[in-house]
Parts: sequence; structure tokens; C-alpha cells
Amino acid sequence: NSCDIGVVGLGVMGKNLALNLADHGYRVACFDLDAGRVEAIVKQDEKERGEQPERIIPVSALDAMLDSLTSPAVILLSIPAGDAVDAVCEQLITAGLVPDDVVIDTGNSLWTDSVAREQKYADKFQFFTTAVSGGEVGARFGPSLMPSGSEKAWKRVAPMLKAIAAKVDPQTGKSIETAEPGKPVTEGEPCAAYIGPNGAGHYVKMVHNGIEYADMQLICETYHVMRVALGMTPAEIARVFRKWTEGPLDSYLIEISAEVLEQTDAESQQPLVDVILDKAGQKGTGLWTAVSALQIGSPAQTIAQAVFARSLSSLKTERVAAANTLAGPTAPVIAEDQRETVIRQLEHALYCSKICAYAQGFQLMDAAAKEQGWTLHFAEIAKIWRAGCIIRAVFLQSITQAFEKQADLPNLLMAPFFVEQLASHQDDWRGAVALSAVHGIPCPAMMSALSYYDSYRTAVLPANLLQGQRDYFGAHTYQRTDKPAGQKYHTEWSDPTRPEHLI
Ligand SMILES: O=C(O)[C@H](O)[C@@H](O)[C@H](O)[C@H](O)COP(=O)(O)O
Repeated sequence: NSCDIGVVGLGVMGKNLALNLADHGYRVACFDLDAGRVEAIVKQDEKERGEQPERIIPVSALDAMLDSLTSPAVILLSIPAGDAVDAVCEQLITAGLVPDDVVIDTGNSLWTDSVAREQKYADKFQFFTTAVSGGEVGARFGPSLMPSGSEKAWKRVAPMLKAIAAKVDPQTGKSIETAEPGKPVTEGEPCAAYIGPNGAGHYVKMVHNGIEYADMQLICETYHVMRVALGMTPAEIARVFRKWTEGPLDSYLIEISAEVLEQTDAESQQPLVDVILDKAGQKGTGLWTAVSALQIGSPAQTIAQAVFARSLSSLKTERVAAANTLAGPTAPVIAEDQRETVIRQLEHALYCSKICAYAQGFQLMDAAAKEQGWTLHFAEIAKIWRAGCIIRAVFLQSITQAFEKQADLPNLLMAPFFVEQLASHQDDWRGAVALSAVHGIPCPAMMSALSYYDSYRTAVLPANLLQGQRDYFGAHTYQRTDKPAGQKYHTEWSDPTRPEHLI
């Protein structure tokens, strides 16, 4: 029994996590129903490990895997979320799992499934989860990991997960990158920290993806305004995005957006973006985030708008028909000499909207933690998102510092650093949003972010009239500003004298 960990599922994520573990000196027993995938990883390991001893050990069955592992065993599952996870867990039980063995689900599982699985398998083995962010390159050279389950299991797997996780320079908060097989990063702060009991890790990853949706949508809206209102080319917009990677918007998503916009289609010699069909896909994590926010009553409208924007984009045929039917504004393209001003406005609008999308994500996690009885450490969560994951950005260093200064911040917007940023950039933000409306350019995420900001900073919202309306048609009662909190009143609207009662 010489293997340290087993990996079941050698698709691109599983294969890369296994090679990443091997790079950090672990002997990895590898299994996949598709023997071709097992061969492929063994070949890749032979190529990459040079003189080093064998690190990837192919196994032909789950019981053979258990036999090859040091005990108690640790097995990492990289299989599609859903029933497949339970199917493999059942097969592993049949193969001989014992209660001290740890099985780690790394897929994008729905957090409620993870909660249920911990209970379901409690007397069979330790069901643990580690949500992985960073795509295939992240899995290979350093993802951001959001582990959750029993503390006992965490103690067992922490060294391995911290070893393979992305690393951050504690001084700068910047990620320490490597992309060379066999040359793992070993110093720096690992982007892996225990999130809490089962479900918490997948919940935090779900919200990461919700924020990812909002972030991507905001960048796309910014691109759209530059394209339509400023008449800029993809290459010109890419140059602006590149410049923004030197400032507070420096992030993985801005960087890859610039690369996508710089790409020319070999076939048509056009910008590739101009031959990509504008119908956005979605696999569910953004939707789950929006649904959870609605259920908990936590206002995450910018995340929800990003999900709806994908749904609306999928109505391509209808949109083409509507484009020939529905009238738009007759706003002229903005003059060349105005371009720099508008670009500056868009930069600040994107930045401020991004602050709101992250604020909504952390607010949602706080509400879920209260509901589920989890203790989430937001400075720690921001820290492990600084590298490896899809939303990695220098911006997360500011969020880390905000929560380190005040762990119980009621809302990220109230952190002194962000109060000042929002104050100094809001005029540009409003200018960009107004401009997009005048030009008929849909910016649902940017507009919802501004509304979220304005609603949150408004002491008296028109919900007083709304309560009156509800009481009028449904006797749903209202509270009064001048009476003790919680006292409910109803007005007899149908009675001409309109008496009011304390209910
Ligand atoms: O953090 C990550 O590494 C990504 O978020 C990853 O989990 C995946 O790429 C998304 O789930 C894609 O989501 P959509 O297909 O819904 O865009």
C-alpha cells in the first residue's frame, strides 16, 4: 500500500488534479471507467516526471485502488455533479471502504446534496467536499479550493490540498504563478482554507460562481458600450482592458477578455468575437445562487441579472425579429474627443458595479451562514479567492483587508476603503449608466448594481407605499414609524371613515 491518495475520474479536471498532486510528491492511484484515460495520464506522467520515480499508479478497479492506498484511505472524486457521485460512493463502500477512510467530492455539486451525503454516509466513511475553482489550468498548477466537512477529515487531507492549491505572496497579495510540470510552487499562502461543515464549501463555491457570472456580465456590458456607443473595434477595446490590468480592475477575467478580443478567426480573418454566436450557456451554479438569494431574501440582483442576461441571450431568433420591429433611441455615436471621458466613466462604472456584485455575494453568504448555523470567515474566503480561481483579482486583497479590519462588516459597501472608492467614482458610474440607457445599450448588471447601491444608501425607500398597497388589497397590515417595532396595523380601506386597528 504505497499510494497516498486515489483519484477517481480522469477527465480534464481529475487528470490535472492528479498530476498536480504528483508534482507535490504524492503517489496517486488513478482510476477511470475509460481505460484510455488511465493510459493517457500514465503517458503524460512519464513525459513530465523525467528521472523522478513513478508517481501516477494506474489501477483497474476500485477495490484494487483501496488495496494500493495507505490506510486510512483518501480518495478524490472528480466526476460530474449529481447521481454519479452517489453511484461511485456506493461502489467504493462495496469495494471495502471503512469508516475512517475519506472520500472527497470535487465536482460542482449542489450544496444541499453535500449536506445530505455527509449524513447518508456518516457511518460508512467520511464524506468530505472540496470545491475547485480555476478550470483545467488551475487544477493542474494551482486552483482555489473551498473544502468542507468534518474537522477530522480536514486534518487528514489539509496537507495535500494546501500543497496543490494556488499560492499567494503574503506581502503583495499577488499570486505566485507556475505553469511548468514538475516545478510546483511550494512557498506562499495556499488558496485553500477549511470553510466549515459539509455544504458550506460548495455553498461558497456556488456564490463564487454567482459573482463570476456578474463579473463576466459587467465586462461584457462595458465592451458592448465601447462597441456601440464609441464605435470601437475589438482590438481597441482589448487595448483598454490591457491598460486596466495595471490598475484596480487587474483581474483574470479582464485579462482573458482582452485575449479573446485580440483573437483573429483563422478562417474569416475577422475578430474571432465577431463570429462567436451571442447565445450564452450556463450549467447551473449561477442559477442556484440567484435562487438561494431569493429564498433567503438576500438582495443579489446583479448576480440574478447576469443569469437572466444569459437566458435572454439564448432567445436569439426572437431578438433578431424584435430588432427589426422594436424602436430604439436615435442617439449618435459619441464624438472622438469624448472617447477618453466615456472610457474613464466605464472604468469607474465597472469598478463600482463589481464592488456591488461582490458585496451581494458576501451578504448572501452571511445570510446563508446565519440560516445554516455556519461560521464563515470572510477575510479567509476573500484570501483564498486571490489566486487560482476564476474571479481572482487584486481587488480581493482590498476585500481581505476590509474583513480583516472588521470581520462583522454589515456589508462590504460599508468598509471605509470602499465607501471612499464609491464616493469618488459614482458620478462616472451614473454617467456610464445614463449613457447606456440613452444609447439603448442593455446594461442590466451595471444598472442593477447602481440601484442596489442607491437602495442600500437610502434611509426611506418607497416600501411604505408598498405596505399600504398590500394592506389595501389584502389586509396584510403594516408597521408604523412612530409605534413600537413589530406592532402591526391595518386600515379599514373599504370603510369611508377608514379606522385603523392595532392587529
Ligand atoms: O470556478 C471555476 O473554475 C468555474 O466557475 C467552473 O466551475 C466552471 O467553469 C463553471 O461552472 C462554468 O459555469 P457555466 O457553464 O455555468 O458558465
